[in-house]
Amino acid sequence: MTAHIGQHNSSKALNGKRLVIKVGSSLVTNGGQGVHMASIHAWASQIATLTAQGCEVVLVSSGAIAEGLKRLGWAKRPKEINELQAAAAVGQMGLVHAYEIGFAAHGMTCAQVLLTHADLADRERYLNARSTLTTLMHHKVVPIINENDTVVTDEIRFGDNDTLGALVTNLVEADALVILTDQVGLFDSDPRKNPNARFIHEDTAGNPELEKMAGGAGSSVGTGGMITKILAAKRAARSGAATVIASGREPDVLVRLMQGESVGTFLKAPMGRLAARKQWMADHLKMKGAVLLDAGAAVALRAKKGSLLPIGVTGAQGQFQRGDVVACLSPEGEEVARGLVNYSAAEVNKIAKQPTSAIESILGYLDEPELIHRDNMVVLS
Ligand SMILES: Nc1ncnc2c1ncn2[C@@H]1O[C@H](COP(=O)(O)OP(=O)(O)O)[C@@H](O)[C@H]1O
Ligand SMILES: N[C@@H](CCC(=O)OP(=O)(O)O)C(=O)O
Repeated sequence: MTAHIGQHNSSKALNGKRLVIKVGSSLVTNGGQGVHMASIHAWASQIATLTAQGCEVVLVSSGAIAEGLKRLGWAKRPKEINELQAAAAVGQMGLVHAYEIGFAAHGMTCAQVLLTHADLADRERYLNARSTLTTLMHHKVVPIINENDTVVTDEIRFGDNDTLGALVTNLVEADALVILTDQVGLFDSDPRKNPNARFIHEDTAGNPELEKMAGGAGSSVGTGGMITKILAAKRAARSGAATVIASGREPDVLVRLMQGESVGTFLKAPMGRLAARKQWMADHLKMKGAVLLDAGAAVALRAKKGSLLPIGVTGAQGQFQRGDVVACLSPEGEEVARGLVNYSAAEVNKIAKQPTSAIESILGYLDEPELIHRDNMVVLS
């Protein structure tokens, strides 16, 4: 199925099938009381419905620290990072146990994925994480992501899972990021402090006015508050994804959203997926070299006919590693496309002109069947 988020306003409609859903600590642990099984069952049931309709879902779940504090009997959240890390290690067990039971009850399998900022900053690890997540989704397994709290130190912590949700949205190029929290959405000021706060139904991600409206966390359990959600929406929009901020307690919130109902705050992305991806590649990634296309591959890439395979390449130029951005040059030397390459320059020279089936026997291993996957490529001419 192609789902519709924001269909209530046809000019703002978003057609999508890949979703990243983030659930906050306060929701998951019912304000710090411990994993809230009823909520987990409700989300698992909705995600099972969406999956049956053809959607792909990644769940980013907070709550490890809050659940760990509960299990350890610590009434007060400690300040020391090692204590928080210990609590997270204890609580993460409770989270995955609950998700395992919740998803199994709806006939689904889930998987635990713990990530750090460094995993996504390093291009090779970025590609590996991406390929693991897409493989899980392909098998209809729901990845349950959290920050790897036990290994990160203060400086490299995402600090909040809203940011992690946005980075994962960019990573898997999701159509939308849905942030479920303990409020019905974004207000023009913190509704806990201002009873007259006005609800924001819709706006554009990245609008600086939104950042002025958002305050910090409202509970002792959550960490980021609304500001990290607004910034996450801005970040998610960089890969063209819209963001919805809604209440995780709203009955059938995910299913209703995907049917196009207006629930929560809808923050549309100012740029479409392709334009956003082109800009990201142009702005953020320095080209390290090139792969040389044969005439047939140049025609196929221009026609946007899939991924670049080794058989269409005559060799490599420059020094590059797996995960670097390279130009794809036509036999006339024109840049046809650029993308994140799955093999180093030395490897490309070995597997050039060969069928995919020969990669393993030539290199002794097979990282990916494609040289550049079409999802990691932008066609320029
Ligand atoms: N402008 C705003 N609109 C809505 N909520 C806001 C706003 N500013 C601050 N908040 C607070 O942000 C809280 C949600 O963030 P947080 O506690 O970090 O939750 P989560 O655990 O879901 O990430 C709300 O409970 C609310 O008190
Ligand atoms: N990794 C931490 C996430 C903390 C966090 O970002 O919480 P929240 O603001 O509720 O999304 C945990 O699981 O406790």
